[in-house]
Amino acid sequence: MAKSENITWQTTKINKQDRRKRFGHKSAVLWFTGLSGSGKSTIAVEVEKQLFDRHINSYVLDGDNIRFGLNSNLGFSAEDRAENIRRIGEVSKLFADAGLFTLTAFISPYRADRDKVREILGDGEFIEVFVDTPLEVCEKRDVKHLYEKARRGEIKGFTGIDAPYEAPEEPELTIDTSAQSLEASAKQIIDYLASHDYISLAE
Ligand SMILES: Nc1ncnc2c1ncn2[C@@H]1O[C@H](COP(=O)(O)OS(=O)(=O)O)[C@@H](OP(=O)(O)O)[C@H]1O
Ligand SMILES: Nc1ncnc2c1ncn2[C@@H]1O[C@H](COP(=O)(O)OP(=O)(O)O)[C@@H](O)[C@H]1O
Repeated sequence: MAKSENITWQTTKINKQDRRKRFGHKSAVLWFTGLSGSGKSTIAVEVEKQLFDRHINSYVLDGDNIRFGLNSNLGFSAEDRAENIRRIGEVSKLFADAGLFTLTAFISPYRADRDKVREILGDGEFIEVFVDTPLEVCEKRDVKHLYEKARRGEIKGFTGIDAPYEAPEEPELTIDTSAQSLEASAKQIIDYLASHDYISLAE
């Protein structure tokens, strides 16, 4: 609900369809969700590079990075995570309007928060990618030594340890990085975009 009163939506001369026509591809958000260390960022960064190389406009929004700036006032309570995801949903909607593919890499552990983003983006513009790497594997990787700290009780409310992760029920794509290579995951996503007419792979 908007807090401000007396505001009016300003229309522009160029719309999303105009931009898509100019760029030669559709726009949408690839919403990666999964545990810390599951592979969200690694895959998002690889797919962004492959799209860029094909002259497809795209941009990665990464949980850690966004928490340095736009969302630096948010922590990891359920309420703060909800606000984190809400803001990223709104930013992704703007980017979709701008004609880009946004690749978001946020744990986004609550189903209701993700479903709200699906709702605000609308039909076909929210592609949920469940990075379903088992907790044991993520914990073994422990890239940032955060699981170690969480197990020692030095971090409270760590997803998968003492805070919940609610798996998607009907994600558009599921990836298990303990069972498939980075190349296979990137190909799976690019093939999905091509087969659903978001992009064309023809040179
Ligand atoms: N308590 C707790 N729980 C989970 N994660 C934590 C926590 N504290 C810090 N971190 C680090 O923050 C990254 C997750 O931030 P997100 O913005 O993606 O989280 S969320 O979507 O709001 O749940 C996450 O990064 P990724 O490993 O990239 O997922 C962690 O590095
Ligand atoms: N098949 C794979 N796909 C993606 N990442 C992998 C794979 N195998 C190992 N990894 C490693 O797992 C880690 C995943 O970390 P990261 O991408 O930061 O996860 P997240 O963003 O979900 O926290 C990286 O160190 C990456 O090199």
